[in-house]
Amino acid sequence: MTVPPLKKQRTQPETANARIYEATASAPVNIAVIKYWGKRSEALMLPTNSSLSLTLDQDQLQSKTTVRVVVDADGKENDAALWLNGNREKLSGRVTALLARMRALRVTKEAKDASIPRLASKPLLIASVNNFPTAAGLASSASGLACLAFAVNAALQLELPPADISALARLGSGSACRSLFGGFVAWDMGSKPDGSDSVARQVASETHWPNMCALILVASATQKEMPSTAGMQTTVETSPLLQHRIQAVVPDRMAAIEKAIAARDFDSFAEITMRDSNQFHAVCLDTFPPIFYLNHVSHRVISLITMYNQVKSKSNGRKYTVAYTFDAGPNAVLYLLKEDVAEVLRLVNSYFPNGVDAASSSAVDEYYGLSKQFLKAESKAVEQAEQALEAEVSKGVKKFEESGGLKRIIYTTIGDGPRILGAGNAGEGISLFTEAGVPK
Ligand SMILES: Nc1ncnc2c1ncn2[C@@H]1O[C@H](COP(=O)(O)OP(=O)(O)OP(=O)(O)O)[C@@H](O)[C@H]1O
Ligand SMILES: C[C@@](O)(CCOP(=O)(O)OP(=O)(O)O)CC(=O)O
Repeated sequence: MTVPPLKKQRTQPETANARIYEATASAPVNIAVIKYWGKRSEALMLPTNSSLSLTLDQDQLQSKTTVRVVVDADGKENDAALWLNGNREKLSGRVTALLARMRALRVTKEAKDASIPRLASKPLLIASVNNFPTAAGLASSASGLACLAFAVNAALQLELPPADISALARLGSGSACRSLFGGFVAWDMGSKPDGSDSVARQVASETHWPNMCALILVASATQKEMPSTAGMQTTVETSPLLQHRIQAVVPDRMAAIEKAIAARDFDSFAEITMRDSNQFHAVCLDTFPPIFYLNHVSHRVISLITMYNQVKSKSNGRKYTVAYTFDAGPNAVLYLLKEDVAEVLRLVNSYFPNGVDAASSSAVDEYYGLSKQFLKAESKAVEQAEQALEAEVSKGVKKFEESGGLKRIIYTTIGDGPRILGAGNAGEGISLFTEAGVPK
């Protein structure tokens, strides 16, 4: 790495407006309801099927990234350094390719306009933090790579529209292309060999379905054994079920779920979501050798939600009250409507003893986060109704024996796309670097 010695960095602005050389951005996580799993081109990062996700509120889960252009040093073409959660990381081939593409766009811009600063060949310092577990099946690569592309666009002053940044983010991680938009987002697989029609688009904004929200039941926050990239490649090579999914299942599901979202039809949305999660994990099992992302806690969550939906439908007349979906890990993401969160949370609590209620208030805060607001005492009538419901549910599903099956619960709503938090002078305010270029 030939990033220049940090102490030589200029502390005075090179121009009257030094803001141009650094940008800090935040970007949201997205959790798919129609899963992307498989590439038809690894070089161009093109998927074997379309997918659709919900963007989660970045005030809860986010990646935050500062990109600094070191203006007073000349670097080699690909000179860059990355710190992730405070640790220096080797740049992956994909991130290197992404940065090279973005620098090439700056080269073109500079060639057309002699008056703009020469930034294209300057080294880049990048610091990023995730406020949730990294590489644990909670879509950190999606928010992380979307945030990187968004911040580089600002730091290099490329002024690209979100759709173009999305296509660049895709080069870093496929699912990242969906995190460039808020609300409900489709990634159309496209059919052109050059990938120009494989693009993400907003299906509905974050305000479209205001009471839609998510409860994430964290069953494990440790790094998964089989990364998505390697896992899906083996699936493409070995699973006959994947071919059926690609050809006969996903196209209809994409159309149906877009319709369900447009009509705010939760029953259809929920059934498609659960079926697609099930099929994604079936495809993992059909991979040879098989890939297991769900564990015994995940299975128990599926049984609990299935039973709850059945019992609840007798009183509320809806086929489904909660939809579960699982990414490449054991953590459940439950999509549900706000008015149902309190009851579902108490049910989850009674099935998964957590041992924290009696403990210190900081342990309670850590376990429940924002979902704590739903735990307030209810009237006697509500309590009795919930007890009756729990008794019914317990006929079909056993309680989890040990405490600690779930590590944490995250409550969040649907949110907007990436934001620029600041483009200030080196080291100031929101920046993840000190003035001397050391990650804070
Ligand atoms: N903030 C970030 N900035 C840059 N790269 C990041 C960031 N966060 C995560 N990554 C990259 O993404 C990798 C994790 O991706 P991976 O697909 O294995 O897990 P995940 O995204 O958490 O889970 P999944 O995509 O299956 O839901 C990290 O090892 C790192 O290389
Ligand atoms: C299960 C998933 O979360 C898989 C995400 O895979 P990644 O986007 O992490 O994979 P790469 O493109 O190889 O970086 C489903 C989804 O988000 O659609």
